[in-house]
Amino acid sequence: MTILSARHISKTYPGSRFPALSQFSLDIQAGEIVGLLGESGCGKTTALRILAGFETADHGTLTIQNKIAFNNKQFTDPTQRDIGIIFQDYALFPHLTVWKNITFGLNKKSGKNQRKLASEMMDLVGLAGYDNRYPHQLSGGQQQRVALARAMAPRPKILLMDEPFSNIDTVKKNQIRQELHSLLKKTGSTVIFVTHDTRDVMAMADQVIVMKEGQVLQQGTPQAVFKSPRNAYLAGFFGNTNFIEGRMVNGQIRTDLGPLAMDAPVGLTEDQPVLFSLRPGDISLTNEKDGQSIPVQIERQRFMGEFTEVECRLVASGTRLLFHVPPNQPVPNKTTYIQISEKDLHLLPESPTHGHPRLKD
Ligand SMILES: Nc1ncnc2c1ncn2[C@@H]1O[C@H](COP(=O)(O)OP(=O)(O)OP(=O)(O)O)[C@@H](O)[C@H]1O
Repeated sequence: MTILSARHISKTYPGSRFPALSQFSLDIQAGEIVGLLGESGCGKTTALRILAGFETADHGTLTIQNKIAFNNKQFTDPTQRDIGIIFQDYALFPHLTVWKNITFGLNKKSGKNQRKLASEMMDLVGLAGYDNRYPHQLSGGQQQRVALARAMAPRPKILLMDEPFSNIDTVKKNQIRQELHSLLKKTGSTVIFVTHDTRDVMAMADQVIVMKEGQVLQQGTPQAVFKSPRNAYLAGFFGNTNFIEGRMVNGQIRTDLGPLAMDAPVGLTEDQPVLFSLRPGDISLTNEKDGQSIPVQIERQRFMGEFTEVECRLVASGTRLLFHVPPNQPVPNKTTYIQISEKDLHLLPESPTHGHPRLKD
Protein backbone atom coordinates (compact mmCIF):
# COMPACT_ATOMS: atom_id res chain seq x y z
CA MET A 1 0.00 0.00 0.00
CA THR A 2 1.36 3.40 -1.00
CA ILE A 3 1.58 5.59 2.10
CA LEU A 4 3.36 8.60 0.63
CA SER A 5 3.45 9.82 -2.91
CA ALA A 6 5.24 12.87 -4.30
CA ARG A 7 4.54 14.07 -7.84
CA HIS A 8 6.62 16.56 -9.83
CA ILE A 9 7.74 18.57 -6.83
CA SER A 10 9.98 21.51 -7.71
CA LYS A 11 11.66 24.04 -5.48
CA THR A 12 14.01 26.91 -6.23
CA TYR A 13 15.21 28.89 -3.22
CA PRO A 14 14.84 32.67 -3.51
CA GLY A 15 17.93 34.17 -5.12
CA SER A 16 19.15 30.80 -6.42
CA ARG A 17 19.69 30.19 -10.15
CA PHE A 18 19.25 26.42 -10.00
CA PRO A 19 16.36 24.41 -8.59
CA ALA A 20 17.12 22.47 -5.40
CA LEU A 21 14.41 20.00 -6.49
CA SER A 22 13.18 19.49 -10.00
CA GLN A 23 10.19 17.29 -10.95
CA PHE A 24 10.90 15.18 -7.87
CA SER A 25 8.56 12.16 -7.74
CA LEU A 26 8.51 9.07 -5.58
CA ASP A 27 6.18 6.47 -4.08
CA ILE A 28 6.78 4.96 -0.66
CA GLN A 29 5.08 1.75 0.46
CA ALA A 30 3.88 1.31 4.06
CA GLY A 31 6.43 -0.40 6.31
CA GLU A 32 9.39 0.22 3.99
CA ILE A 33 12.71 1.72 5.04
CA VAL A 34 13.76 4.02 2.24
CA GLY A 35 17.18 5.66 1.84
CA LEU A 36 17.34 8.97 -0.04
CA LEU A 37 20.91 8.88 -1.32
CA GLY A 38 23.01 11.45 -3.12
CA GLU A 39 26.07 13.62 -2.95
CA SER A 40 26.20 16.90 -1.05
CA GLY A 41 23.88 19.56 -2.46
CA CYS A 42 21.70 17.18 -4.54
CA GLY A 43 18.55 18.23 -2.66
CA LYS A 44 18.07 15.43 -0.11
CA THR A 45 17.46 17.69 2.89
CA THR A 46 15.19 19.95 0.84
CA ALA A 47 13.13 16.89 -0.14
CA LEU A 48 12.91 15.75 3.48
CA ARG A 49 11.90 19.22 4.69
CA ILE A 50 9.19 19.48 2.03
CA LEU A 51 7.82 16.04 2.99
CA ALA A 52 7.77 17.15 6.64
CA GLY A 53 6.13 20.48 5.79
CA PHE A 54 9.00 22.67 7.08
CA GLU A 55 9.55 24.00 3.60
CA THR A 56 7.06 24.84 0.89
CA ALA A 57 7.46 23.66 -2.70
CA ASP A 58 6.88 25.84 -5.76
CA HIS A 59 5.00 23.14 -7.68
CA GLY A 60 3.85 19.58 -7.29
CA THR A 61 1.63 17.41 -5.17
CA LEU A 62 2.35 15.50 -2.01
CA THR A 63 -0.10 12.86 -0.78
CA ILE A 64 0.26 11.22 2.63
CA GLN A 65 -2.09 8.40 3.59
CA ASN A 66 -4.39 9.28 0.70
CA LYS A 67 -4.77 12.89 1.86
CA ILE A 68 -3.30 15.85 0.02
CA ALA A 69 -0.55 17.34 2.21
CA PHE A 70 0.48 19.85 -0.42
CA ASN A 71 -0.66 21.01 -3.84
CA ASN A 72 -1.23 24.37 -5.51
CA LYS A 73 -4.30 24.99 -3.31
CA GLN A 74 -3.65 23.20 -0.01
CA PHE A 75 -0.96 22.99 2.62
CA THR A 76 -1.20 20.73 5.68
CA ASP A 77 0.62 21.92 8.77
CA PRO A 78 3.64 19.74 9.79
CA THR A 79 1.91 18.85 13.06
CA GLN A 80 -1.04 17.37 11.14
CA ARG A 81 0.98 15.12 8.79
CA ASP A 82 1.42 12.17 11.19
CA ILE A 83 5.17 12.31 10.66
CA GLY A 84 7.97 11.97 13.23
CA ILE A 85 11.37 13.52 12.60
CA ILE A 86 14.88 12.81 13.81
CA PHE A 87 17.25 15.63 13.01
CA GLN A 88 20.90 15.14 12.09
CA ASP A 89 22.13 16.44 15.46
CA TYR A 90 19.14 14.73 17.23
CA ALA A 91 18.05 18.14 18.65
CA LEU A 92 17.54 16.72 22.16
CA PHE A 93 16.74 19.28 24.83
CA PRO A 94 19.99 19.44 26.84
CA HIS A 95 18.31 20.70 30.02
CA LEU A 96 15.66 17.96 30.07
CA THR A 97 16.10 14.36 31.25
CA VAL A 98 15.69 11.42 28.89
CA TRP A 99 12.18 10.87 30.22
CA LYS A 100 11.17 14.50 29.71
CA ASN A 101 12.69 14.54 26.24
CA ILE A 102 10.65 11.50 25.27
CA THR A 103 7.36 12.71 26.75
CA PHE A 104 7.79 16.22 25.30
CA GLY A 105 5.67 15.58 22.21
CA LEU A 106 2.94 13.79 24.16
CA ASN A 107 1.58 16.80 26.02
CA LYS A 108 -1.85 16.45 24.44
CA LYS A 109 -2.28 12.96 25.91
CA SER A 110 -3.41 12.15 29.44
CA GLY A 111 -0.71 11.53 32.05
CA LYS A 112 -1.44 7.81 32.10
CA ASN A 113 -1.27 7.54 28.34
CA GLN A 114 1.96 9.57 28.25
CA ARG A 115 3.60 7.18 30.72
CA LYS A 116 2.44 4.14 28.77
CA LEU A 117 3.58 5.39 25.35
CA ALA A 118 6.92 6.70 26.64
CA SER A 119 7.84 3.65 28.70
CA GLU A 120 6.96 1.29 25.83
CA MET A 121 9.35 3.21 23.60
CA MET A 122 12.07 3.33 26.29
CA ASP A 123 11.86 -0.46 26.62
CA LEU A 124 11.89 -0.94 22.87
CA VAL A 125 15.01 1.17 22.32
CA GLY A 126 16.73 -0.38 25.35
CA LEU A 127 16.84 2.74 27.51
CA ALA A 128 14.81 1.49 30.47
CA GLY A 129 16.46 2.80 33.64
CA TYR A 130 17.95 5.83 31.89
CA ASP A 131 14.94 8.06 32.71
CA ASN A 132 16.83 10.58 34.82
CA ARG A 133 19.99 10.92 32.73
CA TYR A 134 20.63 14.06 30.73
CA PRO A 135 21.64 13.92 27.03
CA HIS A 136 25.28 14.84 27.79
CA GLN A 137 25.50 11.76 30.03
CA LEU A 138 24.77 9.44 27.05
CA SER A 139 26.84 8.04 24.19
CA GLY A 140 26.11 9.10 20.60
CA GLY A 141 24.25 5.86 19.93
CA GLN A 142 22.17 6.25 23.11
CA GLN A 143 21.33 9.85 22.19
CA GLN A 144 20.16 8.60 18.81
CA ARG A 145 17.92 6.08 20.55
CA VAL A 146 16.42 8.83 22.73
CA ALA A 147 15.74 10.83 19.57
CA LEU A 148 14.12 7.73 18.04
CA ALA A 149 12.00 7.12 21.14
CA ARG A 150 10.92 10.78 21.21
CA ALA A 151 9.98 10.78 17.51
CA MET A 152 8.17 7.44 17.77
CA ALA A 153 6.37 8.00 21.09
CA PRO A 154 3.31 9.62 19.46
CA ARG A 155 3.27 6.60 17.07
CA PRO A 156 3.55 8.49 13.79
CA LYS A 157 2.89 6.53 10.60
CA ILE A 158 6.04 7.87 8.92
CA LEU A 159 9.46 8.60 10.36
CA LEU A 160 11.94 10.94 8.64
CA MET A 161 15.63 10.82 9.57
CA ASP A 162 18.27 13.27 8.40
CA GLU A 163 21.75 11.65 8.12
CA PRO A 164 21.16 9.25 11.04
CA PHE A 165 24.78 8.07 11.21
CA SER A 166 26.75 11.27 10.71
CA ASN A 167 27.40 11.65 14.46
CA ILE A 168 28.38 8.04 15.07
CA ASP A 169 32.05 7.11 14.95
CA THR A 170 33.15 4.77 12.18
CA VAL A 171 33.94 1.84 14.49
CA LYS A 172 30.43 1.79 15.95
CA LYS A 173 28.58 2.59 12.72
CA ASN A 174 28.01 -0.99 11.60
CA GLN A 175 26.67 -2.10 14.95
CA ILE A 176 24.40 0.96 15.25
CA ARG A 177 23.08 0.51 11.71
CA GLN A 178 22.09 -3.06 12.56
CA GLU A 179 20.54 -2.07 15.90
CA LEU A 180 18.59 0.78 14.36
CA HIS A 181 17.43 -1.42 11.49
CA SER A 182 16.02 -4.08 13.81
CA LEU A 183 14.41 -1.42 16.05
CA LEU A 184 12.73 0.24 13.09
CA LYS A 185 11.50 -3.11 11.78
CA LYS A 186 10.05 -3.87 15.24
CA THR A 187 8.05 -0.64 15.22
CA GLY A 188 6.79 -1.48 11.71
CA SER A 189 6.89 2.18 10.75
CA THR A 190 7.61 3.61 7.35
CA VAL A 191 10.99 5.32 7.37
CA ILE A 192 12.63 7.72 4.96
CA PHE A 193 16.23 8.56 5.78
CA VAL A 194 18.70 10.81 4.05
CA THR A 195 22.34 9.87 3.53
CA HIS A 196 25.32 10.43 1.25
CA ASP A 197 26.85 7.06 2.20
CA THR A 198 25.98 4.00 0.09
CA ARG A 199 26.95 1.77 3.04
CA ASP A 200 24.03 3.20 5.05
CA VAL A 201 21.53 2.19 2.39
CA MET A 202 23.11 -1.24 1.88
CA ALA A 203 22.78 -1.91 5.63
CA MET A 204 19.41 -0.30 6.28
CA ALA A 205 17.22 0.30 3.26
CA ASP A 206 14.57 -1.86 1.59
CA GLN A 207 14.49 0.73 -1.19
CA VAL A 208 16.97 3.35 -2.27
CA ILE A 209 16.23 6.52 -4.19
CA VAL A 210 19.34 7.99 -5.77
CA MET A 211 19.24 11.73 -6.41
CA LYS A 212 21.37 14.09 -8.46
CA GLU A 213 20.88 17.80 -9.02
CA GLY A 214 17.39 17.79 -7.53
CA GLN A 215 16.14 14.83 -9.55
CA VAL A 216 15.50 11.17 -8.87
CA LEU A 217 17.85 9.11 -11.04
CA GLN A 218 16.81 5.63 -9.97
CA GLN A 219 14.65 3.91 -7.36
CA GLY A 220 14.89 0.23 -6.44
CA THR A 221 16.29 -2.19 -3.92
CA PRO A 222 19.96 -1.49 -3.06
CA GLN A 223 20.83 -4.82 -4.73
CA ALA A 224 19.00 -3.87 -7.93
CA VAL A 225 20.64 -0.44 -8.19
CA PHE A 226 24.06 -1.95 -7.46
CA LYS A 227 23.57 -4.75 -10.00
CA SER A 228 21.67 -2.84 -12.67
CA PRO A 229 22.45 0.88 -12.51
CA ARG A 230 20.75 2.89 -15.24
CA ASN A 231 23.74 5.00 -16.20
CA ALA A 232 27.46 5.53 -15.67
CA TYR A 233 26.97 8.05 -12.86
CA LEU A 234 24.88 5.55 -10.85
CA ALA A 235 27.29 2.70 -11.58
CA GLY A 236 30.22 4.75 -10.27
CA PHE A 237 28.36 6.21 -7.31
CA PHE A 238 27.21 2.82 -6.12
CA GLY A 239 30.69 1.35 -5.65
CA ASN A 240 33.80 1.01 -7.77
CA THR A 241 33.34 -0.17 -11.30
CA ASN A 242 35.06 -0.57 -14.69
CA PHE A 243 33.53 0.99 -17.78
CA ILE A 244 33.88 -1.09 -20.92
CA GLU A 245 33.09 0.47 -24.27
CA GLY A 246 31.48 -1.58 -27.00
CA ARG A 247 30.24 -1.13 -30.54
CA MET A 248 27.93 -3.10 -32.76
CA VAL A 249 29.78 -4.59 -35.71
CA ASN A 250 28.02 -6.99 -38.11
CA GLY A 251 25.27 -7.62 -35.58
CA GLN A 252 27.69 -8.51 -32.75
CA ILE A 253 28.92 -6.33 -29.88
CA ARG A 254 32.70 -5.90 -29.95
CA THR A 255 34.57 -4.67 -26.88
CA ASP A 256 38.16 -4.41 -25.69
CA LEU A 257 37.52 -7.73 -23.94
CA GLY A 258 36.75 -9.32 -27.32
CA PRO A 259 33.50 -9.96 -29.21
CA LEU A 260 30.55 -10.82 -26.96
CA ALA A 261 28.32 -13.84 -27.47
CA MET A 262 25.31 -12.04 -25.96
CA ASP A 263 22.43 -10.93 -28.13
CA ALA A 264 22.64 -7.26 -28.99
CA PRO A 265 19.89 -5.23 -27.28
CA VAL A 266 16.81 -4.63 -29.38
CA GLY A 267 17.08 -1.39 -31.31
CA LEU A 268 20.89 -1.22 -31.32
CA THR A 269 22.03 -0.23 -34.78
CA GLU A 270 25.24 -0.98 -36.67
CA ASP A 271 28.27 0.94 -35.37
CA GLN A 272 26.32 2.30 -32.40
CA PRO A 273 28.47 2.62 -29.25
CA VAL A 274 27.39 1.05 -25.95
CA LEU A 275 28.83 1.13 -22.46
CA PHE A 276 29.06 -1.67 -19.90
CA SER A 277 29.78 -1.60 -16.18
CA LEU A 278 31.87 -4.43 -14.75
CA ARG A 279 32.38 -4.57 -10.96
CA PRO A 280 35.94 -5.28 -9.75
CA GLY A 281 34.63 -8.23 -7.70
CA ASP A 282 33.34 -9.90 -10.88
CA ILE A 283 36.79 -10.26 -12.48
CA SER A 284 38.89 -13.23 -11.40
CA LEU A 285 42.60 -13.83 -11.68
CA THR A 286 43.91 -17.05 -13.18
CA ASN A 287 47.34 -18.37 -14.08
CA GLU A 288 46.02 -20.56 -16.83
CA LYS A 289 45.81 -19.66 -20.45
CA ASP A 290 42.73 -21.10 -22.08
CA GLY A 291 40.06 -20.01 -24.53
CA GLN A 292 38.28 -17.98 -21.86
CA SER A 293 41.23 -16.15 -20.31
CA ILE A 294 42.31 -12.65 -21.26
CA PRO A 295 46.01 -11.65 -20.98
CA VAL A 296 46.72 -8.64 -18.74
CA GLN A 297 49.77 -6.84 -17.44
CA ILE A 298 49.56 -6.25 -13.67
CA GLU A 299 50.42 -2.64 -12.87
CA ARG A 300 49.65 -2.08 -9.21
CA GLN A 301 48.25 -3.89 -6.20
CA ARG A 302 47.01 -2.55 -2.92
CA PHE A 303 46.12 -4.54 0.20
CA MET A 304 42.66 -3.44 1.36
CA GLY A 305 42.11 -5.89 4.24
CA GLU A 306 39.20 -7.98 2.96
CA PHE A 307 40.65 -8.11 -0.56
CA THR A 308 43.61 -6.96 -2.64
CA GLU A 309 42.76 -4.30 -5.18
CA VAL A 310 44.66 -4.87 -8.42
CA GLU A 311 45.07 -2.55 -11.39
CA CYS A 312 45.95 -4.15 -14.70
CA ARG A 313 46.14 -3.30 -18.39
CA LEU A 314 44.68 -5.49 -21.13
CA VAL A 315 47.62 -6.63 -23.27
CA ALA A 316 45.65 -6.40 -26.52
CA SER A 317 44.16 -2.91 -26.16
CA GLY A 318 45.96 -1.23 -23.25
CA THR A 319 42.62 -0.64 -21.47
CA ARG A 320 42.98 -0.38 -17.71
CA LEU A 321 40.86 -2.48 -15.36
CA LEU A 322 40.48 -2.69 -11.62
CA PHE A 323 39.70 -5.97 -9.91
CA HIS A 324 39.67 -7.62 -6.50
CA VAL A 325 41.31 -10.85 -5.42
CA PRO A 326 41.01 -12.63 -2.06
CA PRO A 327 43.76 -11.46 0.34
CA ASN A 328 45.43 -14.88 0.39
CA GLN A 329 45.69 -15.19 -3.40
CA PRO A 330 49.15 -14.17 -4.68
CA VAL A 331 49.19 -11.65 -7.53
CA PRO A 332 52.18 -11.94 -9.91
CA ASN A 333 53.76 -8.63 -10.93
CA LYS A 334 53.87 -9.59 -14.61
CA THR A 335 51.68 -10.65 -17.48
CA THR A 336 48.98 -13.06 -16.39
CA TYR A 337 45.29 -13.77 -17.16
CA ILE A 338 41.89 -12.70 -15.99
CA GLN A 339 38.51 -14.28 -16.53
CA ILE A 340 35.20 -12.54 -16.96
CA SER A 341 31.74 -13.97 -17.31
CA GLU A 342 29.52 -12.14 -19.79
CA LYS A 343 26.61 -12.27 -17.37
CA ASP A 344 28.53 -9.81 -15.14
CA LEU A 345 28.82 -7.22 -17.90
CA HIS A 346 25.96 -4.85 -17.22
CA LEU A 347 24.84 -2.79 -20.19
CA LEU A 348 24.11 0.77 -19.06
CA PRO A 349 20.85 1.63 -20.81
CA GLU A 350 21.05 5.40 -20.35
CA SER A 351 24.72 6.00 -20.76
CA PRO A 352 26.11 8.85 -22.74
CA THR A 353 28.45 7.61 -25.42
CA HIS A 354 31.34 9.68 -24.18
CA GLY A 355 32.53 11.54 -21.10
CA HIS A 356 31.99 8.69 -18.64
CA PRO A 357 34.39 8.35 -15.72
CA ARG A 358 37.20 5.84 -16.22
CA LEU A 359 40.46 4.88 -14.62
CA LYS A 360 42.99 7.58 -15.30
CA ASP A 361 45.84 6.68 -17.63
N1 LIG B 1 17.77 27.94 2.64
C1 LIG B 1 18.40 27.89 1.45
N2 LIG B 1 18.53 28.98 0.68
C2 LIG B 1 19.13 28.91 -0.54
N3 LIG B 1 19.64 27.78 -1.07
C3 LIG B 1 19.55 26.66 -0.33
C4 LIG B 1 18.94 26.65 0.96
N4 LIG B 1 19.00 25.37 1.43
C5 LIG B 1 19.63 24.64 0.48
N5 LIG B 1 19.95 25.41 -0.58
C6 LIG B 1 20.61 24.94 -1.81
O1 LIG B 1 19.79 23.95 -2.41
C7 LIG B 1 20.57 22.87 -2.92
C8 LIG B 1 20.15 21.56 -2.26
O2 LIG B 1 20.50 21.65 -0.86
P1 LIG B 1 20.17 20.49 0.17
O3 LIG B 1 20.56 20.96 1.52
O4 LIG B 1 18.77 20.05 -0.01
O5 LIG B 1 21.15 19.34 -0.32
P2 LIG B 1 21.65 18.02 0.40
O6 LIG B 1 21.66 16.96 -0.63
O7 LIG B 1 20.84 17.77 1.62
O8 LIG B 1 23.14 18.40 0.79
P3 LIG B 1 24.03 17.94 2.08
O9 LIG B 1 24.24 16.46 1.93
O10 LIG B 1 25.30 18.72 1.89
O11 LIG B 1 23.25 18.31 3.30
C9 LIG B 1 22.02 23.25 -2.68
O12 LIG B 1 22.52 23.82 -3.86
C10 LIG B 1 21.93 24.26 -1.56
O13 LIG B 1 23.01 25.20 -1.66
